[in-house]
Amino acid sequence: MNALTKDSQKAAARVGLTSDEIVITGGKPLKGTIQVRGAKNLVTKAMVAALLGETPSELRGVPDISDVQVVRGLLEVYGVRVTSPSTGELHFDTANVEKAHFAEIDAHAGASRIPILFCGPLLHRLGEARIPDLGGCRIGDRPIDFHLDALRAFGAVVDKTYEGIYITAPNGLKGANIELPYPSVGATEQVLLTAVRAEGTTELKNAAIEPEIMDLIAILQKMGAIISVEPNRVILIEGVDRLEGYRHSALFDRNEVASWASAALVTHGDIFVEGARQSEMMTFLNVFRKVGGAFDVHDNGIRFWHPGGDLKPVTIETDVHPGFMTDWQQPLIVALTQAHGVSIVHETVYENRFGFTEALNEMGANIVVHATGLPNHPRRVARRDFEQAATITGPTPLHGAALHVPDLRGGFSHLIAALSAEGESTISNIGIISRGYEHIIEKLAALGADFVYEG
Ligand SMILES: CC(=O)N[C@H]1[C@@H](OP(=O)(O)OP(=O)(O)OC[C@H]2O[C@@H](n3ccc(=O)[nH]c3=O)[C@H](O)[C@@H]2O)O[C@H](CO)[C@@H](O)[C@@H]1O
Ligand SMILES: C=C(OP(=O)(O)O)C(=O)O
Repeated sequence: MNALTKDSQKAAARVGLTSDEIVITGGKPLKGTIQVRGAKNLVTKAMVAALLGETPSELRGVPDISDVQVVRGLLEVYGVRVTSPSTGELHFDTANVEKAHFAEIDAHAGASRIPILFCGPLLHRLGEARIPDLGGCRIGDRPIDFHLDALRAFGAVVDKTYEGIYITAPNGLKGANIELPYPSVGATEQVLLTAVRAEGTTELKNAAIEPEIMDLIAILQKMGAIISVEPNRVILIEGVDRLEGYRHSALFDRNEVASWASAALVTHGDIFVEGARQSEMMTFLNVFRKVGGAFDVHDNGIRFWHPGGDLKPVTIETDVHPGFMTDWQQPLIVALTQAHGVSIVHETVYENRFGFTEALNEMGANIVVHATGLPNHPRRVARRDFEQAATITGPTPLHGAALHVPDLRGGFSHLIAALSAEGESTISNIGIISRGYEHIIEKLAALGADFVYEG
């Protein structure tokens, strides 16, 4: 078995997990109710936005995940007082931001991708930004060229001699015309968080329009920003002189919902996911139904279950919103190993997101990864230069194995593969899963999973 990584152990420690290993006995359907709170991919950005407010902010629906703890630690380094008056609620007081102690940022290096989004807010509040090295899932190169090009367009000067990034804006930040080469989620957020207080108007073309970005725009509007989302991925931002704090309840985590839905399917289970909403899940729900899963939408959540009968193969292309999200393909592929026939997943967002399938093959799956994609296959999404494809031939019974979590969604996939497999599996490095899944051990217990976790 591979050695446990420091990243995983640190992530586990941040949310109070004391062991980085779980032993699962598979074959028991997951049944019961779990609650999904705010999205990792919105909450962490909402926390960054609080830095822009001259008055305090309040955020509700905050999940207890390690990425939130990383951003909380950084906010404290940057002079923000963060308190948690009740479970799932964070308050941010920015009165002392001018006393930021940059020397301590290295303790937060390599833990998450969010630090890059502090550039604009820090430049506005302090005139300079020191950003530690980024972390996040290793599922491709994950360059930050769009971010840095956008910041330069606003007038920022980027210095890379510092270990990490050091940015200043000697002549202030001015509105800019920016066209992204690809509708990057992070780069769109970078532009929003910088343009809201820049002087003049910013036009962003080819912007990402994921629901988490719309929720961030709602937060910024509450703070006093003027942002209009125009047709064809254009966003216009009129800079303002001052922003106030906000009060907001975070959008639910779409990725966690899709993960538990896949868990219900692959274990022949029945899971009610409290907090899930239909409108943001429509693309996923269509695919879930085509594979043979059943769901029922309630006012306070969505029930997902395996209705019996054979699962059917599907062809999916991951894409930007409103397409099928890349973060959903990893858990769904576990269910596709049980479909009768050949499924194809074209991964068009990242260049290396099928690493987790090697372990599934060791467990008995039949998955072939085509490192340069499947060029002649008819497609809806235009082919990208680096893309990969996976063909999954099923059904293949899975058996237990020793698994090592490679990344966040891959880790969840390994968990549910083990839960559906015959026999025992030992999964190490599970701290990485706590980056994006709240109370994973407690939720597995609530759903009746058979496991031993000595934490
Ligand atoms: C914390 C967070 O919100 N993470 C999400 C965010 O990641 P993240 O914001 O990092 O993803 P992006 O949308 O920026 O990346 C998409 C593609 O653009 C490329 N790219 C991006 C920026 C850049 O400067 N240069 C560049 O080439 C990336 O390598 C990738 O191939 O959106 C992804 C796509 O929905 C999700 O999978 C992640 O869960
Ligand atoms: C890729 C993901 O996250 P991050 O961008 O934080 O690495 C994810 O949530 O699946």
